[in-house]
Amino acid sequence: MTTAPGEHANPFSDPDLAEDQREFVAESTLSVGRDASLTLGTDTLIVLDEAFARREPLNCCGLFPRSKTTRAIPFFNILWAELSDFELTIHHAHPVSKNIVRVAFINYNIEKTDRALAASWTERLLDRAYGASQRRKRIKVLVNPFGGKGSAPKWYMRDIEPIFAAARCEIDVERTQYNGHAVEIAENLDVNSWDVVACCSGDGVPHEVFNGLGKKKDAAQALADVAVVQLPCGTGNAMSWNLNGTDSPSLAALCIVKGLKTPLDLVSITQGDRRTLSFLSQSVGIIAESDLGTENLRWMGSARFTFGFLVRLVGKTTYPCDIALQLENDDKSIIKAAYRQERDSTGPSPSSRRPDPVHHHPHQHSNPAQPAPHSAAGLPPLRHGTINDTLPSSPSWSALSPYPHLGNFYAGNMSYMAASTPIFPCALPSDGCLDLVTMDGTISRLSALRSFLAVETGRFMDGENVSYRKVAAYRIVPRGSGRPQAGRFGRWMGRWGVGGGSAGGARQGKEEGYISIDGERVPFEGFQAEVHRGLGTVLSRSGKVYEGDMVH
Ligand SMILES: Nc1ncnc2c1ncn2[C@@H]1O[C@H](COP(=O)(O)OP(=O)(O)OP(=O)(O)O)[C@@H](O)[C@H]1O
Repeated sequence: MTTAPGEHANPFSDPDLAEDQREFVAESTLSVGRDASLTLGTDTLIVLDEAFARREPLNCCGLFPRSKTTRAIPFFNILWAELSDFELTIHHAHPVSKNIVRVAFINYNIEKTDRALAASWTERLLDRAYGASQRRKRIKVLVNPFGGKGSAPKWYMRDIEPIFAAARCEIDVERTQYNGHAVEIAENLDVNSWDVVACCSGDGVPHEVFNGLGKKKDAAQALADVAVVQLPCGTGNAMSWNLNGTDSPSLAALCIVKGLKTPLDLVSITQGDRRTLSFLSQSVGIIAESDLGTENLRWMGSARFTFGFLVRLVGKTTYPCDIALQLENDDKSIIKAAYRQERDSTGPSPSSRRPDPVHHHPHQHSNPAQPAPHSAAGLPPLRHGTINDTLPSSPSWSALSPYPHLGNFYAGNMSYMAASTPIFPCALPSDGCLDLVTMDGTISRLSALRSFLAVETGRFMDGENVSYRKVAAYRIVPRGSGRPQAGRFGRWMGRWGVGGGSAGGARQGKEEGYISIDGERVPFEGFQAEVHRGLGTVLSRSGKVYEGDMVH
């Protein structure tokens, strides 16, 4: 580089770089009319517009002063941008309160001479707005008419559909007519016609959709091709909390529009001669009872679960069982380290991480749930047999061991089980493992209560009385009649009809315990669970971890 005499060469300025920057600014900014411009910023679209600032006082000429207004619209909120003959229209999700977004738009005339420029700029905007997320998703919507105490259809029309429409999604809406209807709809779904099945419901309908897809002849392919998502319209909206970080229908709709395809472990549950798929959780003991065994306390609303839980906790209720595990890790600090590594990684895009036979996760000693190759037809074969087979003799399985004082058996595939309830903070969508929490029912009431209170902070797993393990498969068989054993207080509470164990006669004529699979009650008898790594597909914000990270 030569410098003319008298010129001050700036040793830090690189003319090539300056030229690059000029080009970058020219490419990022689109002038729209004389007084406005649209600029692609780092994470936002910057709208600079000259407008009459009507709130300002009139100037000395009796006119409103002209001033520039600047707005930043996050790319995440941009739903669509379209250039017609002479007009550019950008639809976006505009926050009207902390938990509600509504469709809004801006539009500008484009000079004929600027049209080519505007076309390439619009494409760049859509690139930034969608990133790796698929545009114009084809969404089969299932609305549970009873979801949200009957409000789901209204919420769909008001909060969700306008967002899908503005994002140019292809939509077909169907109401579920009866229990199990979503299983049939999913089983008969033409998977080539839809990218997403969106359930305006609680967690029950997505459970049915996974199972319906699982009944197809080409189940594994269908489960890989179609993403199952929840638009939170039920009482239990755990799926949306984990994947969208919200239970707001309009925010969740935006998250679905922008969601990244993410493989999700699914769990085969064999019980009796049935095989079902679980996507969320399995529980035996205090959680299942507190959830399912407190129907008589519905008048309490959401406090019902907490109350039922505390009664059993104070009552020191135990649920004697025999348990065998295919254990992957039982060291909490290693489990946390592996979680952090996955969270902080900048690995390949999620869709390229669908399981293959050579993929290993760092926290697994061995190769746990040997990734099942997607068989051409039906679900992957069971590697460990069913509950009716003899227990696998592989050294990776522990023997069926007695847990005479079991108070809580809770296996989770996702982190949050409800709002502010990250029971399984280290759960990962497709690590091939369930996170398993077990607690004795005989621990002191104070430490049990401390554990309970630590849930919201994510520190529950740290409690010394809480066992937190990664397992790839397990078998659990309730002992004897399955009647929970209540302590003295539990028996006393039982007499008042608020649970705490059957010994006091709380459940006359129905001496059964509770087992919950994804929040649905199943018979109180032994079952076996086996994880299929990344068998299912969901849409998530991050593409790799659940929302509401609580691991420090
Ligand atoms: N039209 C219908 N009539 C009766 N049951 C239905 C209908 N549509 C769906 N269901 C059933 O409702 C159940 C609950 O589903 P959903 O996922 O909406 O909510 P949930 O959070 O599990 O429960 P809640 O009803 O308390 O919100 C599912 O088992 C589903 O089969």
